[in-house]
Amino acid sequence: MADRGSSALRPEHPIARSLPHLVEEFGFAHRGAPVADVVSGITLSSKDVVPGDLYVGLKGARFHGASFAAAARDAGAVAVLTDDEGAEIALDSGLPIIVTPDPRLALGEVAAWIHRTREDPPTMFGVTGTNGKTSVAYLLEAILRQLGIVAGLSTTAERRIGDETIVAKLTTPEATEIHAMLARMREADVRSVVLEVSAQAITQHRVDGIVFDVVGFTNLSHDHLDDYETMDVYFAAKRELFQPDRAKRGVVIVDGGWGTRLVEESRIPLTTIGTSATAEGIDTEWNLVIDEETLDRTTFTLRGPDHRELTTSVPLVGSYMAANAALAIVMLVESGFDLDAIAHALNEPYDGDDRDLDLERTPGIDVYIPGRTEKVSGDRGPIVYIDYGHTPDAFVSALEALRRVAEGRIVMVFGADGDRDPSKREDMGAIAARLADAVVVTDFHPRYEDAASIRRVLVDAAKAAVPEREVHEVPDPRAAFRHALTIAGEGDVILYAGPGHEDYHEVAGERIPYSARDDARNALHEHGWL
Ligand SMILES: CC(=O)N[C@H]1[C@@H](OP(=O)(O)OP(=O)(O)OC[C@H]2O[C@@H](n3ccc(=O)[nH]c3=O)[C@H](O)[C@@H]2O)O[C@H](CO)[C@@H](O)[C@@H]1O[C@H](C)C(=O)N[C@@H](C)C(=O)N[C@H](CCC(=O)O)C(=O)O
Ligand SMILES: Nc1ncnc2c1ncn2[C@@H]1O[C@H](COP(=O)(O)OP(=O)(O)OP(=O)(O)O)[C@@H](O)[C@H]1O
Repeated sequence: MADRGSSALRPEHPIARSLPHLVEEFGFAHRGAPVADVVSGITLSSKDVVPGDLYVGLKGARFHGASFAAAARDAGAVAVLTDDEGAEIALDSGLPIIVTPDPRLALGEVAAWIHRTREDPPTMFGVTGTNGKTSVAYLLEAILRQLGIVAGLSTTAERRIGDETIVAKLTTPEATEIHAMLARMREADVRSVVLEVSAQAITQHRVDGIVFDVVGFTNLSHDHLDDYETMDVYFAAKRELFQPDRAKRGVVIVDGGWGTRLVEESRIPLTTIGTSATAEGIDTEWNLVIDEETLDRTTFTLRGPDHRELTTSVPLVGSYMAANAALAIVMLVESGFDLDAIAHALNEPYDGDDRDLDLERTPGIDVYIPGRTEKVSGDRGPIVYIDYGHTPDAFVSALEALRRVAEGRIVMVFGADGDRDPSKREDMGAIAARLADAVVVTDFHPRYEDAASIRRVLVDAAKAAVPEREVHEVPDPRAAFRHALTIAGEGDVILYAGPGHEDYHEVAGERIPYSARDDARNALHEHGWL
């Protein structure tokens, strides 16, 4: 797989457009040098400018982006788009300055215009919710592949077109990057695009300039209460995606709580899914029944209107992964795919992209989701999962799922993010103590916070919730995982929640290389278990 580092995906053959035409089209004011050039790209960071770009100088939390106008000019920017304050700052750069009171509000539409992404757009899928977005996005892409369709993918873990991939910085890219990525995807003849949409992305107008064909909602639970004052405000941010200016249709997993409220408050046509875990007693159009759960596969049946029915499986532990898969499948049905055609593609005896006949193949979705309850152990020793769960609700889902399939004890290794919503830490500690048999508290991206203080909250909460619980505190993540291996035996399960696919550990502004998946495999190897 080609890895182009962390630079954004851009079209390889951008088609330049007239800059004066852009100014006229959007009714922008302009200052400085005359606007008499063409524009072929748009970027928010002076560090990412390529020749021909319009550089957008946004006022940020730390800097006014306009102060980087000279750097953008040196990198080949043809003009600056900024606000009045930014225009004053950027004048010295000598570049034409295009002025609008709130450039962030204009960004999506301007990026869509420059990259012509409103013309003949692909089928656009958007996924939101607190937990499960990345998983649903990968599941959608996998099913589309099994249907013979190459999809573009944008998630927290990576952005991908076919087998070209880049590492993601944000869950949802800035609007400038999204439209460049869509233009690049069009060059690669991608006709379906799956985009993971965070609440912050909606609030910060990152998905402006897109009308999704189908949007999906997984769930809402405690997270990001540092960015949003209350759960109501957090919910309202997600709800925006389910309005006619942003999406044509939606699919919602209802739960009697936020999902149900979304159905009431959305103004687009919606389809609902109920799972036995979420929707007892609620009438839904689609219903999910779990047929079988094992340590590495979940089999389920999805029943819909007109007696439509599909039975298939996901190669992952957890009924919530079946719920994620159900959401992906119903989103595809809402986009026009026939349920029987999906069932056939998922369950037929063909293997891999070369479509070799394989009568031994287990029917189901062929998906690999990096770092989401990813099993890294082999046939011997403890069963080890590395997970990206970092919310109280994700802890509950993963631990309850593992309890249903584990024959031995469950040891949970985890920490909590520094500089991110501290109000969820006590719940995380308490849930781990209630649902696991032993817990090992370690460091997880302390950032600029005191790591020992974060651990103290988690340890205290765990001990307060279940005083007799075995609680260990091991600051270094490598040592913590090795400690877990000393208390877990053959047949026991270790759930290491937090790091997922990530390959760094963030301390005081520095990203120290660390992959929990690689390290866990090394540690299992040291024990002779791999
Ligand atoms: C807290 C927050 O939202 N920060 C966002 C904000 O950064 P900022 O205001 O600090 O920007 P700044 O450093 O003051 O710089 C101002 C401007 O100057 C530009 N600049 C800066 C330095 C330079 O050398 N050259 C240059 O051009 C910057 O690109 C920026 O446009 O503006 C930047 C782009 O303009 C964003 O990339 C950045 O998102 C940061 C990285 C972030 O972490 N955001 C989080 C809150 C977020 O969005 N998270 C969700 C996660 C949801 C989930 O999955 O759970 C997400 O979607 O990723
Ligand atoms: N449907 C679900 N319900 C509850 N928990 C889930 C669900 N799906 C996944 N999880 C848990 O949440 C973790 C994160 O999953 P995933 O990355 O798919 O969610 P996400 O919404 O993309 O998260 P983030 O916003 O942090 O990127 C998983 O590793 C798992 O522990």
